[in-house]
Amino acid sequence: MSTRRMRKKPIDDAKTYILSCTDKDGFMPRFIDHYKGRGVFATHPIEPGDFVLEYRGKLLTQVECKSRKYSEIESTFLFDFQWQNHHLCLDASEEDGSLGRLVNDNHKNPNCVMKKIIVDDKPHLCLFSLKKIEIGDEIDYNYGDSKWPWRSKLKKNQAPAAALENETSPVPQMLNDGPNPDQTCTQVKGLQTPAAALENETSPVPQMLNDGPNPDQTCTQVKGLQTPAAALENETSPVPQMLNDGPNPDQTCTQVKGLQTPAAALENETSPVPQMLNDGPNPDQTCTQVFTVQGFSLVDYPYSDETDEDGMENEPPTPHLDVILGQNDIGPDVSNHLYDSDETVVKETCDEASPSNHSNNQSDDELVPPLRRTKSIMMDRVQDFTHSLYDSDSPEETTFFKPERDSQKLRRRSCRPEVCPENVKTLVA
Ligand SMILES: C[S@@+](CC[C@H](N)C(=O)[O-])C[C@H]1O[C@@H](n2cnc3c(N)ncnc32)[C@H](O)[C@@H]1O
Repeated sequence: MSTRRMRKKPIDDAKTYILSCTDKDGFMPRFIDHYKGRGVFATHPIEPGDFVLEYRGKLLTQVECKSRKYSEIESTFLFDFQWQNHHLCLDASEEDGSLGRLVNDNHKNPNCVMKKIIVDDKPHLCLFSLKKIEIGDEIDYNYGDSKWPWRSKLKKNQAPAAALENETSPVPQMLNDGPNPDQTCTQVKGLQTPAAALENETSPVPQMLNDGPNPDQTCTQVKGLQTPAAALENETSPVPQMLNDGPNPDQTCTQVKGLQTPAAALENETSPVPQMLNDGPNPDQTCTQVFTVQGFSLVDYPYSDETDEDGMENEPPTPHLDVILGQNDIGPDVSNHLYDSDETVVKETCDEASPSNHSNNQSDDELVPPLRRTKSIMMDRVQDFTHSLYDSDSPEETTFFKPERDSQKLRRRSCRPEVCPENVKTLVA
């Protein structure tokens, strides 16, 4: 009799973490260099198709994004995507300790793909592995816009850090030695991001960043470290007092509304926006992920970590990862077996009623990214696992996820109080 343990379905795995607003074990943040900033590394092996991390943040409409000002750095943590013909934005600009927001871009050979997962009538962006990921590997995915500055051509005087990144593994030594509970526990928050370079290449950098990676710093639950934006805005306070505060679930899952990003303004000011998103808290917004910009790479993006082998500067913007799934430049095409739709719908099983009521009716055309050149991560097209989902390496254990489309008219709400604000309105009339 087989003693092999049944593997949890990735979609169920994702759902578990989405609902708990927590990150999965097996990953750790790590400062890589001053250009790339932090990254997320695997401390446990990851199988192809596995759920990896959610990109949690505040789910906003473009109108809301427009009403909020972001620094250059903050704007790099804004993740634009479409859902039900609405242009939405996941604002992960807050250093909330979540890991998904720290996952870096790899447009050539990413090991993960971002997928849109619908849980309890709310869209969530989750990373799933495209291939086997070993301990020490950096988690990455294709941001989708080929015009990201760090993809630009390297200069002759490439910075040492960037050069090192190109030639050697960015994986910290500790990762090569295997998982360390002390290291996996934490997340460095608020470190400066490369985007700062866009604002001011000579902007001050937190001392800790200039000193290079420090395991103690990286593996300590640190919050509120000054970001490049913060440095620029307030040079007299390099380290916020909150720095030593521990993780605060409330912050991670706290809802913030009214944010607005430059990207949103650029995208489509007249795009339809779910009413509920404009008018108040939305369960969907509560536990979504924000793309906070790190400040390390205060960078001179010409010192990119990626060479311009493919003439990126002269290429038109590439579609987001989801659009190019199936192409050869993203590694083994595991995706074809995993992703065959735009959304994965997971209905929450709690018995509370949801205020949202909608159907998933996005067409492929509607998911084509606008290919804007902004600092926001754009995910206008994200796939899902609607039709089939890898679940096990054993045929008899393989299951298929079937979205409960028939039950989407049910009005449910999350079990989590924080995502069930009373003033939530119906997303789709
Ligand atoms: C969502 S954040 C990712 C986490 C970020 N590295 C940090 O330390 O906060 C996106 C920012 O990370 C940096 N970044 C992401 N991928 C990169 C890459 N491949 N090379 C250099 N910088 C990258 C850029 O500054 C980008 O604006």
